[in-house]
Amino acid sequence: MGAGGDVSNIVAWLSIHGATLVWLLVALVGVAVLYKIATLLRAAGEVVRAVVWVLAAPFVGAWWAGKGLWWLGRQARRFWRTSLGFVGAGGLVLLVGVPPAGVLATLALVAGIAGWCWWFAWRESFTHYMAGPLRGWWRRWAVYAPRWDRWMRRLDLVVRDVVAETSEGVQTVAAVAVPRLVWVRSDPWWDTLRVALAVGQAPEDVTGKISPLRAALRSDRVLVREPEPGVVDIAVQRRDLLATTIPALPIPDVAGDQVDLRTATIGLTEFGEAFTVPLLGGHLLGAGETGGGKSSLLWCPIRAVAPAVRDGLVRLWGVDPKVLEMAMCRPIFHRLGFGPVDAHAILLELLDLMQQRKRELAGRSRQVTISRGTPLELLFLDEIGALLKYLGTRQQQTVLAQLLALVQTQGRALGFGVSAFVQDPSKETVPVRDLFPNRVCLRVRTSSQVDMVLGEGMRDLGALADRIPHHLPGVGYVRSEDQKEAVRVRAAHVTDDDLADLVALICPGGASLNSPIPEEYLAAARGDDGDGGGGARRSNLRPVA
Ligand SMILES: Nc1ncnc2c1ncn2[C@@H]1O[C@H](COP(=O)(O)OP(=O)(O)OP(=O)(O)O)[C@@H](O)[C@H]1O
Repeated sequence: MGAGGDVSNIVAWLSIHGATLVWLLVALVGVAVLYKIATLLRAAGEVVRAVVWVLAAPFVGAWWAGKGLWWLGRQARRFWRTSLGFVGAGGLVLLVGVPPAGVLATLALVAGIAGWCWWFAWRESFTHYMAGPLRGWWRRWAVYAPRWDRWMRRLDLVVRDVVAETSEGVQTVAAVAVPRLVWVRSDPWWDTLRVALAVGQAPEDVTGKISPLRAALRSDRVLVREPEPGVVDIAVQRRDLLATTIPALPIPDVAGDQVDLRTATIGLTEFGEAFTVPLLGGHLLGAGETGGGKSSLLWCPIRAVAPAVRDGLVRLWGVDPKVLEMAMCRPIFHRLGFGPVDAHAILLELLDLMQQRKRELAGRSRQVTISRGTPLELLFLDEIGALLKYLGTRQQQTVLAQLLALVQTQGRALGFGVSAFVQDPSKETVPVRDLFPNRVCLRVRTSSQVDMVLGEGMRDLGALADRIPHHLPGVGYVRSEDQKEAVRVRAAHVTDDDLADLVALICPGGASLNSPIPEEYLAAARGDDGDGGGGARRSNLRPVA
C-alpha cells in the first residue's frame, strides 16, 4: 500500500471521530474562556471590595471612635476621683507649664513632711483619710482590676445570657455579665473589695466560692459579707493581726459598779477590734483540744470583771475536775468544787438562789439589777465533758445536765451566767450545747467539730478552727447571738504572775472570798438526804430522773 492508502485511512478515521474531536476542542476552549472570565471577575471583586472599604472606613472608624469615647466617658464617671486627679494635674500643667525639677522636688518634700506630721500627730485620721484610700486605690489598680474579669470567669462567678442550647449541651451565649468591682479599701492587714453583683447572682454564689477565692487571692482568710442587697464585701486577709501572743489585758482600774458586765473585753478580733464576751445575760461555751488555750477563756473574763468581784457585785463559782487550774486562785471563788458531787451541790445551791431571786422579783421586774444584794453569779465549768460524760455514774451525769440546763434556761434574766469549757464538743459529751448562745471554737481536731460548736455550715464559711496551727494557742473563731458569720479572735494570754496579780487585787492581804460548799447541798448531791442524789427534797428543784 502506498501514500494514497494512508491518506484515505486518515480521512476515514476523521469521518468517524471528527465530530468528537471538534467537541473536545470546543470544551477546552470553553474551560479556558470560563477561567479567564473567573480571573477577571475575582480581580474586579477585589477592586469592589477595596472600594467599599475605602468608602466605609470613615464610618467604621467613627463608630469605633464613638464607642471608645463612650467607654472612656463611663470609666471617667465611674472612677471620678482618678479622672478629677488627671484633669486637675493636666489643667495645672496647661496653666503654668511643666514646673522645673527643683520646684517639683520642693513640692514633694513639703508634701512628704506634711504627711509625716499628719501621721505622727493624728495617726487614726491619717490612716482613715489618706493611707487607707491611697493604699486601696493602688491595690485596686495594681492587683485586683487587671485580674478581676479573669478571676470571675475562672471561678464561674459570671452570669451568661444563654440564647440557645443544643441537645448536646452546646450553648450560644449572647453576653457575659461580670460582677463589678466598686472599690477597694486597704489597711496593712486587710483588703476589702466592694463588689456589685450581676443581675442573676446571689451573695451565696460568692460565699460558696470562699475556698477557691482563698486560693486565687493567695490568702489564708477570705470573708464575705452582705452590707446591702445586691452588694457583697470580700475581705481578704493580707497579714495576720493575731500571729503574736497578746499579753494579759490590764485589769480595769475602776470601781466595781463601773465595770461593764455585758461586754467583757478579753482579747482582739482579726480586725483589731476588742474581742468581747457578755457575762451578764449570756452563757459561753469554749471548745478546743488540749493545748488550745481554753484557760485564757476562763481567766480573761474574770480579769475583766475583777473590780466587780472585789466589790461584791460579781460572785465566782467554779468546778474544776482537773483540780490544778482554778485551785491557783481559790480565794477569789465564792465556791469551788472539783468532782461531780461538788458540781451537783453547787448547781443545787445556785438553783436555790435562783428560786429565791425569782420570788423576790416576781411581779416587780423582769430583769434583776446587779447589786451587792443581788450579785451576778458566774459559774465556770472546766472540762464540762468530764462532768457530763466521763466522771460519776450515768444517773449523776444525767442529773447534772438537767440542773445545768435549768440554770441556763432560767438564769439569764436573773443574773446567772455559765461559762463552760470542753475538748469534745459533741452532743453526746455536752447535751446542753445548744443552750450556750455564745461559742468560741479554739483549735479542734476535726472539721465536723467546728460546725458542732459554731453552727451548721460555719466551716464552709471560713471558720477553719481545725486548721489553727499548734503555735497559736488562744486563737479561735467566735460566733455570738447576733452574728451571722464567725469572726477569728485571739484571747489574751494570762500567765501565773497575772493570776497572782488578780488574786492580790480581789483579795488583798491574803483575804479570801471562798467558803466551803454547804454540807446540806453536798448531802443532797450524794443522796444522803434520801432523795437519791437529785435534790428532790426541795420539790421545786426536782430534776427529771
Ligand atoms: N491566749 C493565749 N496566748 C498564748 N498562749 C496561750 C494562750 N492561752 C494559753 N496559752 C498557752 O498555751 C498552752 C496551753 O494552754 P491551756 O492550758 O490554756 O490549754 P487548754 O486548752 O486548757 O488545754 P487542756 O485542755 O489540756 O487543759 C499553755 O502553755 C498556755 O500558756
